[in-house]
Amino acid sequence: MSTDTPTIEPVIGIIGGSGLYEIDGLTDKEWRTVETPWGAPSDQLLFGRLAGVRCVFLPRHGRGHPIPPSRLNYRANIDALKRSGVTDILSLSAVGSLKEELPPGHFVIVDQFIDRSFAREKSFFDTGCVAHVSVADPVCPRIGDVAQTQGEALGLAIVRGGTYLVMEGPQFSTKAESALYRQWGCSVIGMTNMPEAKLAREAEICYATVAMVTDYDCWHPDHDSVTVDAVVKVMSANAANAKALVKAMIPELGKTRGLCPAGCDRALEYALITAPDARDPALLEKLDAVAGRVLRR
Ligand SMILES: CSC[C@H]1O[C@H](OP(=O)(O)O)[C@H](O)[C@@H]1O
Ligand SMILES: Nc1ncnc2[nH]cnc12
Repeated sequence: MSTDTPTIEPVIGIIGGSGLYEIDGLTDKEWRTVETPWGAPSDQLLFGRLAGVRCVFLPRHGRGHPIPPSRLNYRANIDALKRSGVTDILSLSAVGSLKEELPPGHFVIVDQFIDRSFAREKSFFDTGCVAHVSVADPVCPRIGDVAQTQGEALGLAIVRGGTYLVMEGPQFSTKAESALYRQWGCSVIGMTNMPEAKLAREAEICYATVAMVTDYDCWHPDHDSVTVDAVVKVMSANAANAKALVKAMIPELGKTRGLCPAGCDRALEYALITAPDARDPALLEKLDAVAGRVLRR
């Protein structure tokens, strides 16, 4: 058996959220349709290079934003990125702030989630192939390090750490809900990062979120309750900063490396519990891109 450390040439996936429908500086661009056994992803994927690094961009809600959070095909999105060779996902999201000290315009490198979504498919695994991955630490600290270093170098108002409350939506929260999430100690609120982060972990892709604060949700006595108009206005004003951050992060994330020290890329190593002879061949076929590494051996 070889004991060599694998050498990885990273391919960077960028999932662009509300107000971030393109990335700057991409060359050799090509929109491609990627089919998956889970159905269609949100849109075609934009393949290209930035500073020589292979990148794949996916607009989370599709170009023109036709798909609401509850109807996103999260499994298809992550599977499509995996079968496109993506090793690292940078997720960008507009969020409401649940803390006074995180005003609109701030960036938060999220490190925890509370998943209150309920109307979504949350796993690639199912009857016929059961797996339980750990999401105790749901994001990749290596990507967080790069976001922090590059964000600070750009002079952005960027904060390391924070809990993102995932609500189902599409309506924004009531004041009672917003107050409850504040009591829980959450930092920001949005509608999309779960099950996205859980599925990336099942697919053994390193994943981290940079959340861009657009509003104070509806709890702040001195600020109006969130509206789409307010979110779009703040995102437009901050889009150049977000794009500059992505552009600065990609050359760093794209450097040749070994396995992820946090183990995101080996999340399935001890996660499967269904005996080989009890596995459903049809499900195994669907799992080939995301779990083939452990299922084929
Ligand atoms: C347009 S406001 C609500 C919308 O914005 C966020 O989307 P994303 O995470 O894709 O930036 C939020 O989660 C909602 O989907
Ligand atoms: N206040 C908020 N609640 C949920 N999703 C959001 N996206 C941006 N702001 C939001």
